[in-house]
Amino acid sequence: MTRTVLVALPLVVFAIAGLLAPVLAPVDPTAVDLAASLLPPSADHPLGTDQLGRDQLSRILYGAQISLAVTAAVLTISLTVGVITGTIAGYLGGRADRVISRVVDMAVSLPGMLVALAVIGVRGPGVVNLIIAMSLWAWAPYARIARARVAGLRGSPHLDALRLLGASPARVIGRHLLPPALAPCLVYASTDVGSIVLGVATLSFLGLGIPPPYAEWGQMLIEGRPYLASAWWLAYPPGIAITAVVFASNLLGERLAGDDERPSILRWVRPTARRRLADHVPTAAEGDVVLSVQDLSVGYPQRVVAEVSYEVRRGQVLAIVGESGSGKTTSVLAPFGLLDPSAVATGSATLGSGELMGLTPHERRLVNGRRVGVVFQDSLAVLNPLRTIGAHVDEAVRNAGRGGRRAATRRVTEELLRLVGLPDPAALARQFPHQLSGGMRQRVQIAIALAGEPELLVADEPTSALDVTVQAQLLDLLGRLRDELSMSMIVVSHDLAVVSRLADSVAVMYAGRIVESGPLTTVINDPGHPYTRGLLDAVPLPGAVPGTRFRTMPGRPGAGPDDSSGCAFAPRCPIAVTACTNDRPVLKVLTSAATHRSACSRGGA
Ligand SMILES: Nc1ncnc2c1ncn2[C@@H]1O[C@H](COP(=O)(O)OP(=O)(O)OP(=O)(O)O)[C@@H](O)[C@H]1O
Repeated sequence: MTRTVLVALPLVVFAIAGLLAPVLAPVDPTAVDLAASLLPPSADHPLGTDQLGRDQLSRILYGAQISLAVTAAVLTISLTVGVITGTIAGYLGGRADRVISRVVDMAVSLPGMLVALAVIGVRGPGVVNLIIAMSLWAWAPYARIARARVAGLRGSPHLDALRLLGASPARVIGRHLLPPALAPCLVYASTDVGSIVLGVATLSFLGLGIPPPYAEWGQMLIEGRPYLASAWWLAYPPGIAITAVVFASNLLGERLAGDDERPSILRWVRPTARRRLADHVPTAAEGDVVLSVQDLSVGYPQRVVAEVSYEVRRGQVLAIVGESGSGKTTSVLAPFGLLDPSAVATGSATLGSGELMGLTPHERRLVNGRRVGVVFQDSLAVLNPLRTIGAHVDEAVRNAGRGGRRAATRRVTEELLRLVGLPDPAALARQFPHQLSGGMRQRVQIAIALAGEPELLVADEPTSALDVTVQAQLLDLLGRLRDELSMSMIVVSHDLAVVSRLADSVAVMYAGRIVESGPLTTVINDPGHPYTRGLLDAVPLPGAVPGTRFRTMPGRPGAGPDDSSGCAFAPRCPIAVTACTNDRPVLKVLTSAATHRSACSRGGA
C-alpha cells in the first residue's frame, strides 16, 4: 500500500500542482516581457524564462493543469464508452457480441496517432477536437477488457441466481456486471494516463494539439527545442514532467494489476436503486400437484435430456438422482428458463395452473424468486464477493416485492437469516461471503431462496461441497422448512444416501432419461431398474448391515439420450441381453406400487 502511494506520488503532485496553478504560479503564464527574454533560473524565475520572457515555472504549473484536464476528459469518455460497449457485448453474447467485438478489434488495430491526426486534420486543432481525437483512439481497449470480463461471468451460477431472483437485465448489467468490468478497466486506466499525457504532448509538439499561447508541456518542448544548447531550462522541465507522469502511471498500473484487480473504490459500490414492486402473476391453483413437467427434452443442439416427466406434490420432496452428466440439473432448471440461452427446451411444465415454458422474461421474473426459489451447490460462486450477506438478502427481499424502507427490508432479511438457523443475524448481515463457512453460506442461499415465500424450492446438489456433519444439519433444516412451511422441494443429488434422509419420492436419471421413479421407500426396498440397484449397492444406506462391502458400477456413464436405439445402460448392465441393445425400453408401471415405474425390458433388477 505504502509503495503504491509512493509510485503514484508524481501523478498526485502534478495533479495538485495543476489544480492549484492559479495560486502557486508566480505570474500569468502568458504574460510576455521581452526585456526578460531567455533568463536562466534565478530567485525571481526559479525555472528561468522563455524567448518571450514568460515565466517557465508558471507555464509548467498551468501545463500540468491543461495536460491533466485533457487526460481526465479523454479517460472519462473512453472508460464510459468502452466499459458500457464491452459489458453489453459480453452480456448479449452470440451475434451481437461477434459484431461488436469485430468493431472493437478494428478500432484497437488502427494506429491511434494516425486516427488522431486524421480527426484533427479534418476538424482542426483545439481542445475539444483534441479530446475527441484522443477518445476515438483510447476507448477500444476498455471495451475489449470489459467484454472479456463479462463474457467470463455470463454463465456463472451467480448470474443464474440473479435471474432466478427476478433481476431485470438492466439491473444485472448495472449492478452486477458493470462493477466487475470496471475494476480491470480502472487498472488499465492508471497505465493509460501516461499514454494520453504523452499523446497530448506529441500532438501539441506537432502543432496539432493545444494551440499557443496556452502553456502545454508538448507545446513548451517544441518552443524550447531550438534553444537546447543555449537555454537548457526551456526543454528540460517539460520533458522531465512528461517522463515522470508516464513512468508513474506505468508503475502504478503494474502495481494495481499485480494486486487483486479490485481498486478500493469498488468496495464502496453498494446497491442504491429500489425496484418498483411488480404484481404477481396469478398463484397456483390449490391442488395436490405443485409442479408438473411432461415430456421435457433439451438440446444444445445435441439432445442432453429426452422425454423427462415428473411431478412434485405440495409439501413433498422429490429427489432427482443419477451420475454426473445424466441431465439432473438440466431437467430441473429448464422449466424456469435458467439454462444457457443456447439451450432449446420443448415439452410442458405447469406450476399450479400456469404454463412455464415460453414465458416472457417479464413473466419469468414474476415466477422466479417469488413462487420458486433455487439453491445451487457452489455458494461462493453464487454470492457476489463484493457485497455483504445483508445486501444479498435485502435484494432478494426487494425483488420478491417484500421490501420497504431500508430498515424494514433489513428486518425481513434478519428474520430470514434467523429462519435458516443463522446466529446473530444483524452482525452476520454485515459480513462478506468469504467470512462464512460453507454450511453458513448454503443457509444464506436458502434464506435468499425463501425471500419470496416460494411454493417450491429447487436445491441443486445443496450439500455436495460440505462435510457429512454439516450436510446432515442442512438436510435437517430443509426437512424442517418442508414441515413448517408446507413447502414442496426438488433436491438434485448424485448420492441416494443423502436424499433418502429427506425425499418422499425419487426419480433416477441415466443418460438424459428417467429410468425409474416412485415413492422413495419402494424404490429403495424394491428397485425396478438395474441402474438403481447399482446406485444402491454403491452407497451406504441407513440400515445397511455393518461390514457390508459397497460395490462400484463398471463402465462409464452414457453420453446422451440419442446415443443408440437400445437401452443406454445396456453396456454396463449385469442382466442385459441382446434385445436390450436393439429396443429402447419405456417407463412401465410396476406392480409393487401404481406410482412405481421403471424402464427395463428385463422386467426388473
Ligand atoms: N451449456 C451447455 N452446452 C452444452 N452442453 C451442456 C451445457 N450444459 C450442460 N450440458 C450437457 O448436458 C448434459 C447434462 O448436464 P447436467 O448438468 O444437467 O447433468 P447433471 O446430471 O446435473 O450433472 P452434474 O451432477 O455434473 O451437474 C451434460 O452432458 C452436459 O455436458
